[in-house]
Formats: sequence, structure tokens, C-alpha cells
Amino acid sequence: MTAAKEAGTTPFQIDLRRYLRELDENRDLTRLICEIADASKYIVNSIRTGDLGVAGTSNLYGEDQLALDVLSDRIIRKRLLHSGVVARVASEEISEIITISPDSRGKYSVAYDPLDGSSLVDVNLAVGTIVSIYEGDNLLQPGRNQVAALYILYGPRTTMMLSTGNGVHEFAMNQLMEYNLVQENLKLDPKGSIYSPGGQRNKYTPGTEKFVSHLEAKGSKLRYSGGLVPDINQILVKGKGVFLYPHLQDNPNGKLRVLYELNPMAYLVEQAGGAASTGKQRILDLQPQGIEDRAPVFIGCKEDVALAEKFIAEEAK
Ligand SMILES: O=P(O)(O)OC[C@H]1O[C@](O)(COP(=O)(O)O)[C@@H](O)[C@@H]1O
Ligand SMILES: [Mg+2]
Ligand SMILES: [Mg+2]
Repeated sequence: MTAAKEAGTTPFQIDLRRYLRELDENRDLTRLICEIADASKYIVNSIRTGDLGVAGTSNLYGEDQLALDVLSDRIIRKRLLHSGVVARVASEEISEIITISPDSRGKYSVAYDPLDGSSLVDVNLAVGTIVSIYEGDNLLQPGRNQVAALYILYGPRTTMMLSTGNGVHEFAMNQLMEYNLVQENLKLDPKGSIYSPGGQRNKYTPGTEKFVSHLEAKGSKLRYSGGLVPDINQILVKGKGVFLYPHLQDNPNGKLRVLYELNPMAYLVEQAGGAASTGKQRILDLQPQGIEDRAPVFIGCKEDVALAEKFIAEEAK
């Protein structure tokens, strides 16, 4: 299938399962991705209505109202538990890795942030689910070993950005809550015209400050929602820009988590021809020491990320 940008030329009504079949993807990986897609329907409904019964959680017995991120975690985890293709899971909402199947042969392990930006739901801003998938049972391996990554963006439209190593493709949820292909093989320009600066500017180190001032001097526009998923999605869909949540003077590792946020986003952006760095090294080459690892991040157009690394290298001198 060829990439299609112009309206009306995208292959018509290709649903997610058919698309993965035509990519000749592994059947169990397809099954896993489709389970996550199904789970997102319940998260969409929970965000829209706050109706906790829909998610199939056992709150019929009058359990306390679940915070949306905890509910989202239970919705996804329940699907992964019953999928039959998962060995281990790690969720931003749980403090340890959970073994689902001791026999990991032919199975996958999943690290996920069930609801990223959960603090934005009450102000009706866009939030998302972020998923990172490995073969086998080791979730503490470098992100370059992922076999797939995806995010689901709960915005005015619900969309999924997905890569299984053959480019990055966007799907949109229709009225039947099925994901249909919107565009294939998204690609980033070498450099961009928007920047998304996370963290507190007055705590940036000199290198980061010089980088951002350089972007502003060349006329880049600031686009920052406080939600990692919509902020990265804007760069991927527009094909231009750089997101940063850098090391701060009082926090050398920044805020974002390697397993649940940085590795999947770095995988998707690199598949689109972009780059993702801590400022000093490639995100996907990080060797996680634990599930709570955090790292600084500069992610987006290759030349923008390289420029950030240059400014940061100079600050070390
Ligand atoms: O509010 P800040 O410090 O700008 O941080 C924003 C970042 O934190 C996050 O909201 C973290 O999300 P969660 O903690 O809800 O998973 C990212 O979505 C976003 O990029
Ligand atoms: Mg998060
Ligand atoms: Mg979260």
C-alpha cells in the first residue's frame, strides 16, 4: 500500500485488524494490538461520561469512584490478562512488574501508561494511552528492542498512532468505534517550525536555554498543551517540530518515564524519520535499571534534536 496524504486517496475503510493482516504481522501481535484497541473504547466512554459501570469493573458493589487513570489501568490490564499472548506487564499505575504467564515463549510483554495527562481530564484537554511492546518477558531492555509501540489520543476525535517496525500509521475511531486507516507512513521533515517546551523555563540549564532561544529567534512557534500524547501527535501529524522535557537545574532526569512514555514515543518518532535523545544519548539505547526510570527528552525533527545535543554538549565544556 502506498502512502496517501491527499483527502480521498487513502485506501478506503481499512480497519486496524485488516491492515495488520495485510502487513502480514504476527497473528498474536495483531491480537494483542486489537485487544488494546478494544480496551480503548471503554476508556473513551469513561472519559466522556464518567460512567464507571461501562468499563466492566466490579463497582456494582458500590466500590469508591475510581480515578480515571486507575480505571483505565484496570480496563487495559484486564484485556492483557485474558488475551492469552502476554507474559508480563508494567503499568505506570502499578509499582511492580506483573507476571501473567510464566511461560513467555511466543508471548509479548507490555509497558503502558493507561492514561497520560490524567490531570488534564478535568479541564477537558486531550489525554492519551501510551503502549510499548516487546517479545518475551524482559521489560527492562533498551527501547530499540521494541517490536511495536502505539498511542491512542482521546481528543475531539479518537485516533491511534501505531508502528510495528514498518513505518508509522494513523487510524481514527469511527462511529462504530472501529479504528480505520487515516494515513500511512507519516514522515517528519528534517527540521520544524514548532517547539513544545515542558518543565519550568527558569530551571533550564544554559544549553537548553540557548536551544530554545535559538528556536524562538528563527521564528518557531510555541505549541504546548501539557499532554505528552497530543503534543507529540501534533509533531507527527504536521511532520515538523520538537518536544522537550529537559533536565532541570534541580532535576537532572527530567520528569518523563523511560518505559511508559519515552521508549514508545521515541520508537514512533524514529519510525517517522525523526530522533529522540536525552540530550546526550539516543533514548532507545538507554538500558533501564528499573520501571520507574526517568530521563530528559528532546524528540522530533532530526536536525532540531541534533541542535539541542550540540548546545548541551557545549554547556558541558
Ligand atoms: O505539567 P508538566 O510539568 O508540564 O508536565 C507535563 C507532562 O507530564 C505529563 O502530564 C505526565 O503525564 P501523567 O503523569 O499523567 O502520565 C505528560 O503528559 C506531559 O508531557
Ligand atoms: Mg504519563
Ligand atoms: Mg499516566
